[in-house]
Amino acid sequence: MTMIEQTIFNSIGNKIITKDREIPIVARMDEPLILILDNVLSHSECDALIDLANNRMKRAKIGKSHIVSNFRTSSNMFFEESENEMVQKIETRISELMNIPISHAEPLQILHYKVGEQYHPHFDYFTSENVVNNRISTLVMYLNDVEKGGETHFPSLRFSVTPKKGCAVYFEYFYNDKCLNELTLHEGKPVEIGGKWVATQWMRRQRYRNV
Ligand SMILES: O=C(O)CCC(=O)C(=O)O
Ligand SMILES: [Fe+2]
Repeated sequence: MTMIEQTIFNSIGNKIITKDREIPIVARMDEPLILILDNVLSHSECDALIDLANNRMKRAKIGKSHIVSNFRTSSNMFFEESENEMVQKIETRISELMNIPISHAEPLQILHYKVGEQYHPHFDYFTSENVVNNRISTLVMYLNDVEKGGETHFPSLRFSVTPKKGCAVYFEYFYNDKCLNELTLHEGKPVEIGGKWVATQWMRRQRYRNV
């Protein structure tokens, strides 16, 4: 008999009901658990997040020398923790959805990809030894529709998610079986037409915020 490992995400039925929203599960893959979720953000929340982030975007820089890297060619920014009422409301919803206390949440990140920009294959967890308080789960929320390209692709699973405004992909990588975690390798494929905006929430194993 095959054993199914315990997951962080814990919901029965075809939707997740949070305090302020009903979130349908559109598709699901087990082991590693990957969920495609509809209606995580309203269209007006998507637009407002883009507006708030727009003049705070910085080209991705990696490492101590702050060399602009080709690994991730998009721009990004982080909101302050619960920086306004809307961000706070979204963070609360995400924490309910991901079944992890908000105190374990990293700041909400916004990423913007222009045509040709991409995020090469990576793990969201840190792979160096002796990492304390590693990441355990991810929610990538799509803030707009992308005309062509920009899929979130899981190369080891040969699985792609097409960005759709208000929808999200959830995955977790806190399995005892290291191979399952490694299957969550993913990338943001190059945007071919249009632009792509996403909001990413990473959760930590232990408390991360001072709240
Ligand atoms: O842009 C995407 O589709 C993926 C983003 C991502 O992998 C991340 O923010 O960690
Ligand atoms: Fe990622």
